[in-house]
Amino acid sequence: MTQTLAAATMAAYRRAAGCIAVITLTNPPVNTLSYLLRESFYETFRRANADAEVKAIVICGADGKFCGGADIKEFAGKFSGPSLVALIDDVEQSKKPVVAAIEGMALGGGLELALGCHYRIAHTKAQVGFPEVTLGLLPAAGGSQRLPRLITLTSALELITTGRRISAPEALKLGIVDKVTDKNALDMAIDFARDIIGKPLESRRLSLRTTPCPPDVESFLDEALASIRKHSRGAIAPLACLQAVRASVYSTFDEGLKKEQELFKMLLTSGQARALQYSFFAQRATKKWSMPSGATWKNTSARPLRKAAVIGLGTMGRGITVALIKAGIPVIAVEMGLKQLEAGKTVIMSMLEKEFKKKQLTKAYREMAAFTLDLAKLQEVDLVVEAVFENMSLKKQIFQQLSSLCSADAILCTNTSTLDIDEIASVTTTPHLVVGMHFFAPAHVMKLLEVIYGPRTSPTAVATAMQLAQQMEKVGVVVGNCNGFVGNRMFKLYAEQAYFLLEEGAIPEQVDQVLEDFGFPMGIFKVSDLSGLDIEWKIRQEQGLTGPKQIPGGSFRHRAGGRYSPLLDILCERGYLGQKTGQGWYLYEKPGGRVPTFNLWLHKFLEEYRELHGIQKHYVGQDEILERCLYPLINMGFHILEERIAASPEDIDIIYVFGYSWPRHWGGPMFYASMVGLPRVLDKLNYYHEIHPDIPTLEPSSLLKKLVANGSPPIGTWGAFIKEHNSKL
Ligand SMILES: CC/C=C\C=C\CC(=O)SCCNC(=O)CCNC(=O)[C@H](O)C(C)(C)COP(=O)(O)OP(=O)(O)OC[C@H]1O[C@@H](n2cnc3c(N)ncnc32)[C@H](O)[C@@H]1OP(=O)(O)O
Repeated sequence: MTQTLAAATMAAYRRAAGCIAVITLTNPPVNTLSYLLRESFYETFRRANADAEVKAIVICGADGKFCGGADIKEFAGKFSGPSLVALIDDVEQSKKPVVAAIEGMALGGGLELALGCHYRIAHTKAQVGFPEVTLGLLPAAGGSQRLPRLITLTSALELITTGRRISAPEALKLGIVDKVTDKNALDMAIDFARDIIGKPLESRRLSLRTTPCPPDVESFLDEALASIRKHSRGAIAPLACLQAVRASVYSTFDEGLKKEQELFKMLLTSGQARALQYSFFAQRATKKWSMPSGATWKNTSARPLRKAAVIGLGTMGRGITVALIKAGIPVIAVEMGLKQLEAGKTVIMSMLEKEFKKKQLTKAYREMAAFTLDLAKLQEVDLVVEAVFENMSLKKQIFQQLSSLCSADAILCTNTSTLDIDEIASVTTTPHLVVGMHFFAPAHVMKLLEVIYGPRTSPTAVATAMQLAQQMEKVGVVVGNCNGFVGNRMFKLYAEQAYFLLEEGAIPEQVDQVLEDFGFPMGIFKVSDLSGLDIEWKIRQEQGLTGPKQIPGGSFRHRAGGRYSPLLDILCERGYLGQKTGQGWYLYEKPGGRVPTFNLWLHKFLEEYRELHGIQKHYVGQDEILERCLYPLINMGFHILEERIAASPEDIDIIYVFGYSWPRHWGGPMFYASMVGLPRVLDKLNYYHEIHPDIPTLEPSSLLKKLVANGSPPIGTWGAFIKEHNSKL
């Protein structure tokens, strides 16, 4: 294996047009600048430079991809081989003109190499960028010093601190590339190289330039710092990127390089860089799904999808329709009543119109939606997504109808966030074709799709749902069937603890502040107000926790075998549903208002509530808020792993990063637990459980205890501590 890799990884050398040396970066699949490639490039470049017959050099990438940057896997080990900084310096100092022929992508170290070249020719479909910041790093092979010397400081700063990838035409506008072609970029680069032989190169060496600055550069940089602080949600890499770019303004190139290295080393050893790089690979690992039956992404084919249907045109159904159409799949959108159909149609068409403008989609996209009240029209579709209310009997009624109306091999999906997929499948004649697709609102924007299999779901149905996720540019994660699946089952405990904290003495502002300082874009109470408190209220009613269908037994503050907080129910009963009614956990200037302010009524109400129920108020500090909200959620993650509802901690983490805005620089809840240290999570859970024995979800899971007893092994090895089988899946 090593030999095959070694043979495939090289900077291949050939001659073109007599005097042009062509060096092809070859390291499949994306030509990363791994140790082997750097070694080979070092030799090959020297050879080209030394050959008197070679008058110019062109660097390109094999298989239509210039270069995906440094090999991220190498960041975890010790660096060896020639440094990229030195290689790029060799390129820039070469007396022969060097031209980069960029096809596919030039990212990170790949773009840094291209910036070391004297000219850059790109294919029109190529992308360039510095995604290092998204990996917790900065461009550290001179990129943070060369880019600001090449383009405006504003653009360089924006690209380096956000990691935004740009198209070749935009790169041309900014001045990053010299030419864009829709023909073969390599052929064009060879012709170009021939034309510039003998021309002076000094002005093309970026390290010799100074950074062009706006008039009041100091205030510009101060404002940039304030803005990055505000938007980075606690991530340190964007701030380090700014410092590096700042050095390009105030220091010589060599001093700037030193600063860049210093900052890079600091970032590389940070937990945030480890978390972000873990997240990069975790995201890709979700594509490699498996089921307990042994079916996997490798041995299962997806069905082709020519046409789909969406049933129910509420908020979710509308978003799903738009997401499908954006993915190029025509949709028949169905509602039960004319009024709802018309309302749904109006909103969907206007959403498509916006998408059409934003993404410059063709007009045909708007003609891909058909609207009907007639379920019989669904005969012709390959896949149906049901998106009606979260109500089991309604969903069963629809699936029964679908079973007789749709073709026998149509995939039947339910967009549910909590309900039992198998119970829904049980009313159909094709339970193997029933699969859960849990979209997140707004469904045409949010990246996550939980794909849920029941015990009778076929691998083909899962493969088709995963294929569809990819087609919609979403991150699909395959999970088993249980109440709330992975995301909501864990989230329930996070929310529950927040309510308990209010009962015990905290206020919403305090809880939200701690969660926002941790890196969530919004605290739990702001999120609850935004989505509407009645959403959770309805779920509680459906689960028999409150309302007319409340299961007998329990008491006001104890239900379903544990402590229960009725605070949310009380607010809903009074009509305080959040932003839409102008009052919830916070007060808003009017119904539909967006700016949360102090809610005096709630504060008085909480005092009275505590007094009425004899709750001893205590000071709730920041640590307690964070630990009480996060650790029970993490604990449930361990239960979920143990039950094999999620195949790996990576799957859970990706669900949280993409569906619940978990700060990516903390990796996800399971990675965060491994960073905090499993013994600490275990101790704290034990501690809080001792104080609150009536909250059973604080009791540490046996997997967590087992991992700690085994010395807290690295997250990648947790699978070895989980028993293989779960008879319910
Ligand atoms: C002193 C230090 C000097 C220099 C420092 C430089 C810093 C850097 O360069 S950091 C790296 C910057 N580059 C990136 O962040 C690019 C990351 N990759 C991507 O964005 C995408 O993979 C892509 C290149 C746009 C290709 O996308 P796609 O075609 O969709 O394929 P994927 O499924 O994403 O990837 C295929 C396969 O390749 C692996 N991979 C991709 N990039 C890297 C990488 N830079 N390092 C290591 N591995 C990489 C990816 O994990 C996939 O692997 P599988 O095993 O097939 O899942």
